[in-house]
Amino acid sequence: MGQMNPEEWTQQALTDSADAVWACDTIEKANSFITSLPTPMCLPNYVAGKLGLPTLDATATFIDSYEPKTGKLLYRLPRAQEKDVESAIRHARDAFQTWSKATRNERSGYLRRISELLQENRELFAVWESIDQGKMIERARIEVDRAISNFSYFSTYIIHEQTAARMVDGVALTYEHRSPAGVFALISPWNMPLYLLTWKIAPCIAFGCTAVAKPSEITSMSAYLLGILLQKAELPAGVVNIVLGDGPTTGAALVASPLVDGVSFTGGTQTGIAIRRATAHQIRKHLSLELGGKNPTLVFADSMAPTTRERTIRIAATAAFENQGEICLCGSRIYVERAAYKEFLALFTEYVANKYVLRETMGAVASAQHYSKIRGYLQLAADEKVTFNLGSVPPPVEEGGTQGYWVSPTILTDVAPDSVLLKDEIFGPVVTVCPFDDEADAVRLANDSEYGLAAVLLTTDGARMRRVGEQIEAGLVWVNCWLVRDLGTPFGGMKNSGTGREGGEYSREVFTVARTLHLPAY
Ligand SMILES: NC(=O)C1=CN([C@@H]2O[C@H](COP(=O)(O)OP(=O)(O)OC[C@H]3O[C@@H](n4cnc5c(N)ncnc54)[C@H](O)[C@@H]3O)[C@@H](O)[C@H]2O)C=CC1
Ligand SMILES: O=C(O)/C=C/C=C(\O)C(=O)O
Repeated sequence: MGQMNPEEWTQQALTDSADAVWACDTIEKANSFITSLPTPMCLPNYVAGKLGLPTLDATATFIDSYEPKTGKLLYRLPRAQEKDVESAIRHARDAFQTWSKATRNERSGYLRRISELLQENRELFAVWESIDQGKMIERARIEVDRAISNFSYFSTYIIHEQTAARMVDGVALTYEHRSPAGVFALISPWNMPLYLLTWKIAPCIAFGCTAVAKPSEITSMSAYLLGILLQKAELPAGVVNIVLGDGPTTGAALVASPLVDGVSFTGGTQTGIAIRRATAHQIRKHLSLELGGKNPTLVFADSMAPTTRERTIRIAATAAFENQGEICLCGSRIYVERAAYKEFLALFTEYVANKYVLRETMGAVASAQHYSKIRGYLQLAADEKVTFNLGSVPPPVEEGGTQGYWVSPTILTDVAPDSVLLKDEIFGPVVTVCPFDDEADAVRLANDSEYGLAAVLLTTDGARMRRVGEQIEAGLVWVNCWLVRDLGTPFGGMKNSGTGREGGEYSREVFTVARTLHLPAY
């Protein structure tokens, strides 16, 4: 090392830590690696095919990221500044010149290779995702599988997609021609870090665009691992660049850049509004915003018949508590037909108490800040004299403490109709259960929200499934199921839950521009 200049040394250290991190394919190995470090590791950016720290001048600052299950400092990340973001965007622009002209077979081949490499390293990604986000390892494995599908799905989609040509009045042959829209800012949240990051990266590069991605500062580990994997896949330099940092500095610089042609964002509604504002004058910029939800689950009395009761309870509970309730699609407002209300509440509470046990089947919430947000709502529930059928107000915690961020599954009843507990997205393991009188009342309550992302409908009445399902103001309605996904169907929300849809041809809409050609027959 003595011969190296500081820059080379930094690169060497990053390569060493990449090798060491890549070797941790069990929780035990990862924990022993973390405790062996004299100082927390610092995650690098991935720009132009290289892992490296941004310019470390006097303005450089770092962000600390904590392990949710223990509260301990896990790693640091550099807060990429405007000049670092600009440099990544320029690399993405350069790469666009050739990537946008690559054949679909060439692009498809890279996506396939990435999905294969993810498959080979499934456990490694699941281990680090579980440590970094707080989720249980079983849940992390499901999410890595979905990341694999994101790449494999779009690798075949682009091979099979067809564009129809048609004759207009026998005079002109008309067809739609699609071109990649350019360089995209891909901004993802902390609840399903790899799953949602790859849900953006895969279609973006499949359709011939290039990317500057920014994962959440709370969970950047899997994005770092993905950078290493993209190197191993030999994806051409600059096609995907990953910059680390927070929203106000790094995210804002990325979104606002005039050299960025589109933004695909998943996260909170307030951030979505900030992104809309920041880009309002850039009409040409494609915006796809997938935002928050306060999703209703409607339980009709017929679904509580002896033959379907168990399924009804299980689906309502899974929709509420999967991933600690940290999924924008979680059903956090349950409404039950009055005739079945008491029975549902008793069975549901018993099921949740047995099924969701902290540290065994339910993980920690993602950060101290998020813990405090959830705690604030539970304190409010206590102040409003709401009934805690399960759970209680958790004690305060601080970053860097030794407790971790554990919130027990919480079931609230007797909530006043105008309470913010029924309006705000809490995004944690907290659900309200309220009665409804009839179908019209159920629809009214379900739609009484600024959000319109998802809904669950539990009924055995086939006519009602459609009658009610088609009246619900939500982009996704699941009937007697939850989180069933077909990656070709439109995914996104109504009202304040977002703008645009992604998935299959809907992703093509986001990442390409259309021109219509008319070729007259003379
Ligand atoms: N999947 C979802 O629907 C999610 C919803 N949320 C909701 O939002 C609430 C707030 O959580 P946050 O961590 O603050 O979410 P957030 O919306 O601020 O974070 C999502 C991503 O946006 C980035 N970001 C933040 N401000 C930005 C800006 N001005 N320009 C560009 N990028 C920016 C963040 O760095 C992160 O990568 C949560 O409590 C939850 O209710 C949060 C995360 C995911
Ligand atoms: O695409 C899915 O299957 C799930 C997406 C979940 C989110 O977008 C979210 O929680 O933000």
